[in-house]
Amino acid sequence: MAGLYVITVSIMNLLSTLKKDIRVVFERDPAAKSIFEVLLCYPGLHAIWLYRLSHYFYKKNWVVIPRLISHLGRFLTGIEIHPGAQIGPGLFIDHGSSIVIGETTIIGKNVTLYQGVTLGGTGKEKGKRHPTIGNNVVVACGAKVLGSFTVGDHAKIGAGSVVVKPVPAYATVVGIPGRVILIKGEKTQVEEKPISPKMRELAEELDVDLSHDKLPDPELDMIKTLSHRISDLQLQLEKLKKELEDSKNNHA
Ligand SMILES: CC(C)(COP(=O)(O)OP(=O)(O)OC[C@H]1O[C@@H](n2cnc3c(N)ncnc32)[C@H](O)[C@@H]1OP(=O)(O)O)[C@@H](O)C(=O)NCCC(=O)NCCS
Ligand SMILES: CC(=O)OC[C@H](N)C(=O)O
Repeated sequence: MAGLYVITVSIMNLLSTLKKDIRVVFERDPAAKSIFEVLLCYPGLHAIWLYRLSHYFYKKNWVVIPRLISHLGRFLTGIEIHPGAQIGPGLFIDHGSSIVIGETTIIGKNVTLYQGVTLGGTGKEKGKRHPTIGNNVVVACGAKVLGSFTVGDHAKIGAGSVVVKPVPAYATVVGIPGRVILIKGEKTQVEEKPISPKMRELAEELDVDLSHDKLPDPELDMIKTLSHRISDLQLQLEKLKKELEDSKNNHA
């Protein structure tokens, strides 16, 4: 009797989780129109369901079966979620291809991930080496969050950014490396990008302004500087040519 009760409760819990997984698609994707469409055409949903199965076996200390399920999920959806990752309720993965979620990642409640996101390690850490993502975080398309730090609740990680440091709650982070530009929608003082002494020396020699308060474009800056330098050298050359001609004329 007790066994039947446990099974009934487990099935009810599972159904309620699956219902929530479907509900968040409608809540967060304006493109979602019908339940059949969502069930059939949302690889994020399929990947999360396969992850739940793989995580169940992972927790029982099985090794190959959970990895095989994860591998199947990756094959079908382009989304690789390690069975060991810990994922809270309400995760929404939109579009889904090229997503990797590492083994020691922890994801809070109501997180949204877009295509091309990596929640990965730096390759330099062992043990807990993947990020901890807080509640209600959005990680936009192509963003890479690398390392065992925490991304605070309600943070937004901008498209294409590479985040390698902890992110405070309510922060918006953009760029490479990722920098906090907003907290609760208010602009923050942008921290100066660390510049190596060698780079600073070279910049001083070439008269490059390194005090950018926006995302820097070092290649463009260097091209501009070199082009100024070439113009300077051309002028000097012209001057020397003229001096040489003058001195020739004087001697003649
Ligand atoms: C991260 C994001 C959610 C920012 O939201 P937000 O907190 O409301 O911030 P804002 O949109 O007000 O942008 C703030 C500033 O950052 C800049 N910015 C925003 N996203 C950026 C990014 N990915 N890279 C560089 N700069 C970015 C904005 O131009 C703006 O600059 P400004 O202050 O000079 O005008 C959003 O810009 C983003 O990246 N969305 C992509 C979502 C996605 O993945 N869509 C794909 C669906 S297929
Ligand atoms: C491509 C894209 O912007 O996707 C985001 C969301 N699915 C939408 O349709 O708005």
